[in-house]
Amino acid sequence: MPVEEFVAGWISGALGLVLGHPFDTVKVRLQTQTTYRGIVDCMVKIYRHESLLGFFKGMSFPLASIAVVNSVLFGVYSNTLLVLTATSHQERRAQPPSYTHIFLAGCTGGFLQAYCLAPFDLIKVRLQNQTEPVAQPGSPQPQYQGPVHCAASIFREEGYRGLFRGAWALMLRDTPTVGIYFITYEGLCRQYTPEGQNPSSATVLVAGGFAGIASWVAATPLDVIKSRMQMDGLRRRVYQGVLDCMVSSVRQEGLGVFFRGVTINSARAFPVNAVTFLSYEYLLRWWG
Ligand SMILES: CN(C)C(=N)NCCC[C@H](N)C(=O)O
Repeated sequence: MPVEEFVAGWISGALGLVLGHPFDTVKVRLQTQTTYRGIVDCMVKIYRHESLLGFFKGMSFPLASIAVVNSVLFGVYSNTLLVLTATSHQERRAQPPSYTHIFLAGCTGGFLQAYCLAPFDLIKVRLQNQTEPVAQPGSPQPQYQGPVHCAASIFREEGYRGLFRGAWALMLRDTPTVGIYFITYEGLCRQYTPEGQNPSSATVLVAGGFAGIASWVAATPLDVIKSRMQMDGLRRRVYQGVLDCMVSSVRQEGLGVFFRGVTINSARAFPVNAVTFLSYEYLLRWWG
């Protein structure tokens, strides 16, 4: 099993994460709180009330977990393709896999990385939703003092299973959309790269960016439900499950609720995934 895909997935994911976290914080707030009138209003209020640090709340755990999550994503994808097509990453330029195999390998990577991601994503969302100013003497103390305290509190109050709250919604979100992610990337790379050659940096950046947008537009409806399921149970349980959360959200807010945060998701997805794929491709070429 080639290890370099896992390491390349780790490094490229970390670069993308830091670039995209402020967008992600605004998205989570828009999806789970009703106090903001839109993206700009949310950004202004976060900056005024919580300073620049407010945009980076909840990033430390995803930064630690991205090593696992993105390396599982790219490592499982590449090695599933190796099993399905008996071709390594380098060989695939000369022997391109079918889109069916790409989609299946992407879904496999998406499902497994979602399972690894679930506890870290839950803690990220819980911390991102704390609107108290960053700890200043005399300011009101937020419920969670940090990622470790958040994990310990959830574990103490809800047990091990509490750390996987929203995990089913996360798996339903990521499994098909990561398939879309890789199909879009591979399709655009082939479209703009001469047969058998490596895509240029510009092609990788654009293909990676649009792969991010395509997959996040498709993922946004379940991304909203996932965030709400993760915030459920903070004080009292409101939803009986993913379906109940979907039905009650539509009943109260209309079908538009499923596209809450789609603009910011897309704005974030382009640069994050352009950087992720560019660093991933170059790391593998250096090691190839
Ligand atoms: C739509 N979804 C869930 C995905 N495309 N997931 C795959 C990679 C996501 C990337 N690390 C990012 O944070 O955008």
